[in-house]
Amino acid sequence: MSSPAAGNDAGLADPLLANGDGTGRGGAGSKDKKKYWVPADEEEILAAEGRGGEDGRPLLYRTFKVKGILLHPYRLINLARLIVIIQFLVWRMRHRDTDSMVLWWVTVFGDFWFGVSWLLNQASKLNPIRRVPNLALLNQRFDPPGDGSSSSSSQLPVVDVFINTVDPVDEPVLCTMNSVLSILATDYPVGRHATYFSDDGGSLVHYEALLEAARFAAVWAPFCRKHRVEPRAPESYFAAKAEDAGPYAGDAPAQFVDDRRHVRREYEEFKARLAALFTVIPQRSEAHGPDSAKGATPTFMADGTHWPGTWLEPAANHKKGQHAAIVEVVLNHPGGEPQLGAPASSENPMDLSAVDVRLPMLVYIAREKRPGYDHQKKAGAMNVQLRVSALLSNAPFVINLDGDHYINNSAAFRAAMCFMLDPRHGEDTAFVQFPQRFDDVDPTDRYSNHNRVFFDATSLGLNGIQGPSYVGTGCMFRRAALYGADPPRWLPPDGSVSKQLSSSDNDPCHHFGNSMPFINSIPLATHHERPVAPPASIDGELAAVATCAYEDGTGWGDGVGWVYNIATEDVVTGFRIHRKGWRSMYCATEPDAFRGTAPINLTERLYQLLRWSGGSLDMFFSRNSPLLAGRRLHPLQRVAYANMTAYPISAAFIFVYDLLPLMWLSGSEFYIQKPFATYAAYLFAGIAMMEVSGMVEITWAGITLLDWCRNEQFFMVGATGVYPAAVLHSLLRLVGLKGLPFKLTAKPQSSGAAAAARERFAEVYEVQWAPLLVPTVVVIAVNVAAVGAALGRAAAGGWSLPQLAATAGGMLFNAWVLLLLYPFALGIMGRWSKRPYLLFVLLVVTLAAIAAAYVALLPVFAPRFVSPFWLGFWSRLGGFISPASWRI
Ligand SMILES: O=c1ccn([C@@H]2O[C@H](COP(=O)(O)OP(=O)(O)O[C@H]3O[C@H](CO)[C@@H](O)[C@H](O)[C@H]3O)[C@@H](O)[C@H]2O)c(=O)[nH]1
Ligand SMILES: [Mn+2]
Repeated sequence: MSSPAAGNDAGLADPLLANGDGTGRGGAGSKDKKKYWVPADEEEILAAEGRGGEDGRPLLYRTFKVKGILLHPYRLINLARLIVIIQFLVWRMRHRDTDSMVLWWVTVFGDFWFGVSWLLNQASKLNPIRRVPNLALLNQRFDPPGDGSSSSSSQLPVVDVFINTVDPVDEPVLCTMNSVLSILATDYPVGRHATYFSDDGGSLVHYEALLEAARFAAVWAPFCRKHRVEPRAPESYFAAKAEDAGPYAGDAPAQFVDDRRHVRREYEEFKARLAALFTVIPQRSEAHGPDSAKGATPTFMADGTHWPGTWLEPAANHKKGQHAAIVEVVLNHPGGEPQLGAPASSENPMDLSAVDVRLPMLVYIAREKRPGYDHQKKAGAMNVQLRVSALLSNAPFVINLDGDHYINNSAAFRAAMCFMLDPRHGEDTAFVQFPQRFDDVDPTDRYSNHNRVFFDATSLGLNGIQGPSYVGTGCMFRRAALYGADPPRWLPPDGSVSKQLSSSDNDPCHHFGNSMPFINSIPLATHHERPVAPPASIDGELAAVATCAYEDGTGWGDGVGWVYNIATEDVVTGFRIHRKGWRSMYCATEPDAFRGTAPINLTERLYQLLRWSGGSLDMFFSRNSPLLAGRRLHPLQRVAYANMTAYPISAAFIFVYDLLPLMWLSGSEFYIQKPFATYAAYLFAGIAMMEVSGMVEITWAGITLLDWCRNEQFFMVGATGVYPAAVLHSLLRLVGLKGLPFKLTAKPQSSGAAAAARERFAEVYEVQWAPLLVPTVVVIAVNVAAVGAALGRAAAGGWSLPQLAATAGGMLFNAWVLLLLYPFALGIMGRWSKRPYLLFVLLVVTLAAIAAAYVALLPVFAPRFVSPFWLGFWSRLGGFISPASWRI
């Protein structure tokens, strides 16, 4: 039965619709979340049925939209808000009555910008679409069950997996190897995927760790296949609580407990060997002694030869930033035929006689590093992976993972394939993006690491337009799209992607560099059917395409591959692909397809945010600006990219607003806008409508109120420090100064059992002072001081009743700002934040002190009670507003 409808129920198998509950396992809430979504593709299915029968290509995913009962009110409330905003701005323009014309203009401009940025943000969310891959149908069509473990009958396309790392200590090698193991054991035909491990540190530790991982994988992968365990990253698998594990899914329940015990022991030994690398390698090298010619102790490989990468003791050509290219095949291509393992024996207690024990191909790459070259960080590394893999396996699809992300759901590759092979938009789909999910985030997600609003609402909105943006990890690409091809739907009727790639230019070297084997591989990259068959004798070529000079004067980093010269290579690379008219698809699975680590320390998180916001702004002000894209970019997609790249600009205004809580202190004496009651009513209505819309949004997105609040809070935290810094940086860059560095995000230094032994989430409580924290501290101080001073003045009897009422209303704004900055305040309290009530005690004491000081100083600064202390102080200090306007 390959009729599309036949698989509707089977394929919709619960797993892939829900969002997850943050644990990565199907939570009780999953069912609930689904109830707001209804099928949106009945017509397509009927049409396909009409065409199809046995020969029709099956529809490999189903499409859902939000139920009318939520969608219509959602759109309506946003439309209403738009009308209110326009009315508000018109009203303000018509009522230019204020106590300060300068402030009036600043706030009119600010309100206008907030309106625009809200619109940019909202417009792309009005048609959320969820797509649910139909794995059953995919398997039926492309990977029918053979004789048990056989994968030779599979017609699933080949996939090249890229994984990146830099340093075995900063990015703990155990974590990276867990990612590698999760790939080696994933549920995809063994002969049909190959992994390319990029080591930007050129470190022997990584290479030998891979050898160890390959050795352990010989036990781990067959164990996973035999018992169908999940997840296939051993650290997470063994750390999972029994109640989180699903029912037993394998074929040999009787052997499971013994096998698991055996593999666990093997894993412990593997971990010990991994840890020992940090002592074995130095000891081995010491034993060989120094090299008289180089004056340093070389780092020796196990076979007694010099390691060509970086040495423990840096020497010329063997140090960070300066070493040769290394490409080593750690596990060779396994061939097409399954190979069953041995039955249980005294040496090998695990019976593998019915399990395919082959391992997929695994390749180690350390690209060449030379002083004087800009190596372009992660983007540069991935472009090298793209070329090396083209020579070895040249898969039509590529999936990329950060070293700290592992496959959490073995069906991930197949899920992505459902979108790539679907007859509807498959051919025009350039990439399938999975949400980023994280382990080890503190339970209340203080710094909004989970980014649920982005991943569960915004991304679904984009999914209803041209597709989600690329977020750097957990994304499957069509190789041809990375090479700069146009999507079939924009090709002339007689054109094909493959033809275009082979004939686009008379001089392919100009685009792709001058490796002929590589250039010859390009048109083949569109063939889905071709199995992996590594060509003979290309060793020299492998290293050649991994050199620095290879890209000189070519299109790499511009029209070809991942995009260069920007801190956020991800958004811009996805944008360049969308700009050509390709689509992308969003795929949220249950359990989560991939999981990774996130920075839970405030300062680290802010630096990450700085990289993202600074990179985004750089993109906005570059020739990759969404405003400059051609007509192939969907209009709403353009709006979405404008929002994604220009959002930090809002911060400039937010900063001003946050620093001017002072106006509330003057009671009836000072109004930015008169009549004040109408002004306040508009503001109130605007905020209220946004919150109502937000509540509808979290309902269809299936996220919690806390997720929503964290998102709002972290926007404010960013807006008071990071975003202004990003704006400043972008302005400097515009006048020719250097771009933002890619500062590696800190990784948790131990995981699993070791972490449990230490304090969990210890990094949350670490305070690392950095200039980036200062502006937000100032904003908090100003707001607290303003409230304190107002209280003092009220206590001293300086206000009439209506004035008091106005001030109290105004102080809601201060309270709002402080509430939004609450996670930040906790962050700078460090360990004290374990007792958040201390913060409130501190707040009350500070307010009382300021109030008292205000009362005491009042006669000095404002003898006639006409001007509040802070106002006078600021207007004198700042001097940017004419003192006369303050009516002193
Ligand atoms: O010179 C470099 C620098 C980084 N990386 C790798 O890049 C990845 C991401 O770096 P990380 O420090 O973990 O940054 P994050 O802030 O966690 O990364 C997020 O933001 C990046 C864009 O700023 C995206 O590329 C990532 O996919 C996304 O997870 C890691 O695997 C690194 O090993 C390299 O390979 N070479
Ligand atoms: Mn990371």
